[in-house]
Amino acid sequence: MTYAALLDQLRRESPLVHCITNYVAMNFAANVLLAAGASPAMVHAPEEAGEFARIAGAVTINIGTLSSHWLEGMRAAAEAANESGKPWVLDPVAHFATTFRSKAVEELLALRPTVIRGNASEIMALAGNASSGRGVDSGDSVERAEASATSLAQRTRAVVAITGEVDFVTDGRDALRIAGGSALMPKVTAMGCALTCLIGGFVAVAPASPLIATASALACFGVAGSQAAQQAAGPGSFAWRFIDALAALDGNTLQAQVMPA
Ligand SMILES: Nc1ncnc2c1ncn2[C@@H]1O[C@H](COP(=O)(O)OP(=O)(O)OP(=O)(O)O)[C@@H](O)[C@H]1O
Ligand SMILES: Cc1ncsc1CCO
Ligand SMILES: [Mg+2]
Repeated sequence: MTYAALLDQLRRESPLVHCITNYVAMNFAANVLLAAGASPAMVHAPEEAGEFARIAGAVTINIGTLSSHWLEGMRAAAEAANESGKPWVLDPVAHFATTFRSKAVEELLALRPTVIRGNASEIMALAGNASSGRGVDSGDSVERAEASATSLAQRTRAVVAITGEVDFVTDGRDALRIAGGSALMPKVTAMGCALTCLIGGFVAVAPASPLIATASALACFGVAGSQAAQQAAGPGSFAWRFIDALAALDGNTLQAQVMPA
């Protein structure tokens, strides 16, 4: 299965991706999924999140703007995904910052996510190691967090992705690095959150290959990010150029971004 074939499949099948993401990311993430070829739905109410998860191809859960009410919706969606055999992706935004967040993430981890995606500080803290994260931004390098990702993947049996200058993804045994992107990406809010939603799109079409599916989403961001940066005057024009680049992405460019770690 090539990365190009997976992108083709995503565009052909346009999977319904049930996203529970934060208020900051909702609009951008939905546009990223549409540009890539998937069909996003932002649904978080506890009254309907479980029911919706059952009709989606995958669920993504991001705790960026958490409240008790939202957490109830997240629980319902993750449980329904598990019961109906759907993959789900966890984005533990700034989970180390408060007791409420860390307890919520502990609870969600117990529901066995298929993929966990975070920045280096988030993944180091999730593996129980010291990190220099402050709020939603990373204070650590991806390289420093790689061992944490491997131990977290082995403990949770999830695929774990760390994003940053060069991304790292592992299932606890095999590991890949994904190059590309741009230094403008951490200057645009919710880039990582949107990527988590796109991972949901890829695992929806390849639920049996979460490592390759996750690497495909990371490679899409790597290529579209490098292309958008070539013409961007700053973070504002980068953001819309990035959406355009994703929509025009040539699947044959993805393979060159990925190397074995
Ligand atoms: N310095 C960099 N150079 C190239 N690409 C980068 C750089 N920093 C981040 N990226 C890319 O930006 C995307 C988002 O990753 P990042 O680690 O910034 O997420 P995040 O911190 O969770 O973001 P957010 O919480 O704002 O959504 C990924 O595709 C990553 O590869
Ligand atoms: C800025 C911000 N605050 C909570 S979530 C979020 C989006 C980036 O993670
Ligand atoms: Mg983040």
